[in-house]
Amino acid sequence: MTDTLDDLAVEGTTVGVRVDINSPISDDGTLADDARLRAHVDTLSELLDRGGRVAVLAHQGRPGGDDFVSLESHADRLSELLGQPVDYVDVTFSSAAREIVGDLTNGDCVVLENTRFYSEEYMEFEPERAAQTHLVKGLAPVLDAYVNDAFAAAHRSQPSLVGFPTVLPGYAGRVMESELDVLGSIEETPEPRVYVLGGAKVNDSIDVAWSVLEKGLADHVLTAGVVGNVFLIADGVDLGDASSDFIYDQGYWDEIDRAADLLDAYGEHVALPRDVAVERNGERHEIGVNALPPKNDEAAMDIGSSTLAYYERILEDAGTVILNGPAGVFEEAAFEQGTRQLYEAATDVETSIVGGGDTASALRRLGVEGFSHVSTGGGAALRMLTAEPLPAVTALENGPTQRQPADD
Ligand SMILES: Nc1ncnc2c1ncn2[C@@H]1O[C@H](COP(=O)(O)OP(=O)(O)OP(=O)(O)O)[C@@H](O)[C@H]1O
Ligand SMILES: O=C(O)[C@H](O)COP(=O)(O)O
Repeated sequence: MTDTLDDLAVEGTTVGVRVDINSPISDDGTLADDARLRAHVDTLSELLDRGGRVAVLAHQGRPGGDDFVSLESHADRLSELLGQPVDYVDVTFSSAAREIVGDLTNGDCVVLENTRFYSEEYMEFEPERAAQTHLVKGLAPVLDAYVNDAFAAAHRSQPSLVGFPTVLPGYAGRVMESELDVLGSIEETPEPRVYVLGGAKVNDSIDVAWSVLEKGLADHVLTAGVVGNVFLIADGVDLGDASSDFIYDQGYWDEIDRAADLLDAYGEHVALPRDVAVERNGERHEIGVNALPPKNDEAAMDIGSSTLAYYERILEDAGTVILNGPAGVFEEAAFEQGTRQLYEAATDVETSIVGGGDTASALRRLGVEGFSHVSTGGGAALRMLTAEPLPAVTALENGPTQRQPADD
């Protein structure tokens, strides 16, 4: 168990708060979507209202990417969301950063620069080694405590996530706490339990399917999206060149064998699409998987209506449904039906849990709501659903194992 904000005497304490505000970025380099910032408002406002001095730590993008930008516009938006001034500084652990953090007074909030502007932050370390990085050694001396609210990044063993709690008392923020509560007790959710695996990250989905079937966590795995297409091919369906080339180009060709092995081992628990939607004359056209023409060259872009009816029947009897990834190319109006209808049906299940950051924003756009829990995490949620430990959570649970390193 990790300590939470309930265990922290906040007033007058300088707290480094790691959040995950990694967000879509517009062409002008500023924030395009504030969903991830809004998620952290409760944690940050609680700390500020309780008289904390808050230094926000976060990453944005990956080196080399178009979204690898500074956190200046994030700080501006946080200021609006928190209803108080939030300073931004273009440094993270230098003497200038230490001076600014050291000068904070009760209720002040500052956003430090994108942690990944420093090369060590984009590497993965054991916690003890992470505690020796420049970021942790530079900043820890001016912090009294560390709060990790960045559930969505908790599967990374990076210095800002595992180094600080190794040298400072660490606490889970409110987002982290609620994610761990829900995703950490999957075994206790009502049965039968159904996992819906869609989207395009075929290897991750097959890992999840293997793991939940082996552990007896899943009664049914429903496949959709590119994942469903891979299972159809593994089952001997000739989906045609367009779908096959897509899978090959994404580097998932070898996953077909893994899907076939899974069908051999657990086939009776795995549901495959019965029909797919393709584009014909500019419109949605549905075809049964047994009625696909030879030399078919139309890509399977969504699950069809009889698959939806079949999956809805399974969901009617479910106690819990866990969904990850869209059922089709929901970005195109003709192919959003599978995702919209399947996720809508899932909201009627007693416990419905959605993992996958991009899926969550797609659902908001489609106006589908009413789930028991929508995770802020993509990779982190998937990892928890396979009951694998998250390095950042383990580091919090272990607590400080080292004395705070002296600064260079
Ligand atoms: N049949 C299909 N053919 C091609 N692309 C598909 C198909 N079905 C779904 N997709 C694509 O899958 C993408 C989303 O998949 P992904 O696995 O990244 O889900 P996600 O919810 O974004 O996960 P995460 O939040 O973990 O990143 C969408 O862009 C969608 O267009
Ligand atoms: O968006 C995410 O999934 C997290 O912020 C982690 O980002 P990363 O995959 O670049 O480490």
